[in-house]
Amino acid sequence: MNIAVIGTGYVGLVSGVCYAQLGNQVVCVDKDPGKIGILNAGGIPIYEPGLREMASANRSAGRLTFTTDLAGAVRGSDIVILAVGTPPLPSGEANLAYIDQAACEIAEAMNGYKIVAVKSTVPVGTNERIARLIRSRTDQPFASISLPEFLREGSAIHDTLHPDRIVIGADCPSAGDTMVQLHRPLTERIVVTDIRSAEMIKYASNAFLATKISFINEIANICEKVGADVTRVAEGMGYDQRIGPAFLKAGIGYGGSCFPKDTHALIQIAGHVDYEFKLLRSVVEVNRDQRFNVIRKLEAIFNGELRGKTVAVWGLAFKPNTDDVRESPALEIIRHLVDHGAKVKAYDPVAMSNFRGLFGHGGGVIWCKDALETARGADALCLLTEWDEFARIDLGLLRQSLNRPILIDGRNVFHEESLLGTDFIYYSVGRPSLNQGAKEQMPVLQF
Ligand SMILES: NC(=O)c1ccc[n+]([C@@H]2O[C@H](COP(=O)([O-])OP(=O)(O)OC[C@H]3O[C@@H](n4cnc5c(N)ncnc54)[C@H](O)[C@@H]3O)[C@@H](O)[C@H]2O)c1
Ligand SMILES: O=c1ccn([C@@H]2O[C@H](COP(=O)(O)OP(=O)(O)O[C@H]3O[C@H](CO)[C@@H](O)[C@H](O)[C@H]3O)[C@@H](O)[C@H]2O)c(=O)[nH]1
Repeated sequence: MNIAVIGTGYVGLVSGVCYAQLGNQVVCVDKDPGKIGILNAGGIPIYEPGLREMASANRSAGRLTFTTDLAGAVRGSDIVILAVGTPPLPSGEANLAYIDQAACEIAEAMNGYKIVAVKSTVPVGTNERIARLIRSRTDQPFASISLPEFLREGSAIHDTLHPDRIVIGADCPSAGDTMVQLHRPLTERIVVTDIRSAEMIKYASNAFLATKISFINEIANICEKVGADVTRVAEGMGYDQRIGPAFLKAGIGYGGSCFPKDTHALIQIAGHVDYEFKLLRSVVEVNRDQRFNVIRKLEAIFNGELRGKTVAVWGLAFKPNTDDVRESPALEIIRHLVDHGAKVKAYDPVAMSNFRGLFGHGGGVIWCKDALETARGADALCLLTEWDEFARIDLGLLRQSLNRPILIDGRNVFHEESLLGTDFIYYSVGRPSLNQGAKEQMPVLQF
C-alpha cells in the first residue's frame, strides 16, 4: 500500500519505518526541514535502538522516503496517517492545533479517495471534528479511521512489529477492512470498533497503566514504613493473572510525553461531560509527589540542610533507552536541589543535550561526561534513570569517587546484597535497608 505519514516525531518515524519494513511504500512528512534534512542524510533525530539501521535498509530498498512536501505525499498515497503532536495546553487539555492544521493541509492536497487515519492521541470526538474540517475544504471522498498507537519509547520497534493488539476505529467497513489487511502481518489480535471507542481505548489504557504505577508507588511508601519489600510484594501480586507483573515497578513516578499528558487530558475529557474522575486525579497527585521522596531522603540525611551539599545525579531521561526528557522527574528534582542551594553534578548516557535544553539556566548544575566523574567529590548520589551502565558500575571505584558513601537509588537498580561489606549507606524505594546507617536514618515500625 502507498502510505503518507504526517509528522516524524517518535510515532510517525517509527511507524513509517515499520510500515516500510512490512513492504509498503512509505513517505514520511515533517514540516521541520531540519528533521527531514537529518533523515535524508541518513541520520535519525531521536535516540531509538535499531531505528537507524531499519530506516537505512528501507531507504536503500526504495520503500521509504522523507520530505517536507505534504501535498505531494498526500497525492501519491492511498492512506494518510496523522502522527503530529498533541501536547498539553496549560489547562491539561490536548492542544489540537497541529492536528487541525495538518487536516486542513491534507484536505487541500487531496486528489481522490483517501483513508485518513489518526495515530496521534486525541480526545473522543476529534476524529469526527477532523472529518468535518476536511469535508469543509474538499469534495474529494475519504474515510476516517482512529488508529491509536501503543508503542513505548526505547522499545518502539519491537512494540510496533509485535504489538499486543491493534485497535482500529472505523465508521466505514471497507476502510476498516483495508486497515485490518495492513496490520494483519503484525498480529491476529485486531480490535475493530467505532471511532469514539477507539479514541477512548488509548486514554483508558494509559490511565490504567499510570494507575498501576501510582498504586505500587504508594504500596512502596507503606513498605518503607513497615519494613516490607515492594519488589517481593509486586512479584507476589504479579503472579496473579488477574493482576499481571507489568508496570508494578516502584520508583520515582512516571514521566515522559504520554502518561502525564494523557492522564491530565482524560481528567479534562471527563470534566467536559460533568464527570469528576476522582481516581485518576489521585493517580496524578501521587505521581507528582513520588519524586520528592528523593529530596525527603536527602533532607533526612543532611538534617534538612541541602545548601552547600554536592549531589550527584545519574539519569536524566524519563526512562532508559531514550533521550526523551519530557516530564522527566529529574527536572523537578534537580530544580529543587539547585533552588535550595545544593551543587548538582548531572549525567545521562544520551539525554544530556535534551535535558540542558529543557532545563534552561545552567546555574548550579555541573554537566558531567561520565558516571564516575559525576560521583567525584559528591556528598550523595541519586540514581534517577535505570540505565544498564549504572547497574554495571564498579562499586569499588564508585566508593572511591564519592566524598560520602550515600546512595539513593530511585529505581531499585542495586541489590542490597551487592553492597554488603561496603560502607555505602543505601536507600532504595520500598525495600528494607540492611545497612545500619540507613536503618538509623529511616526507622521502620517495630511490632
Ligand atoms: N511518543 C510516544 O511514545 C507516543 C506513543 C503513542 C502515542 N503518541 C502520540 O502520538 C502523537 C505524536 O507523538 P510524538 O511524540 O511522535 O510527537 P512529536 O511532538 O515528537 O512529533 C510530532 C512531529 O509532527 C510534526 N508536525 C506538526 N505539524 C505538522 C504538519 N502540519 N505537517 C507535518 N509535520 C508536522 C512536528 O514538526 C514534529 O516533528 C501524540 O499525539 C502522542 O500523544 C506518542
Ligand atoms: O513499572 C513501571 C513502568 C513504568 N514506569 C515509568 O512510567 C513511565 C512511562 O514508561 P513506559 O510506559 O515504558 O514509556 P512510554 O514510552 O511513555 O510509553 C507509554 O506511553 C505511550 C504513549 O502514549 C504508550 O504508547 C505506551 O503504551 C505507554 O507504555 C516512565 O517514566 C517509567 O519510568 C514506572 O515507574 N514503573
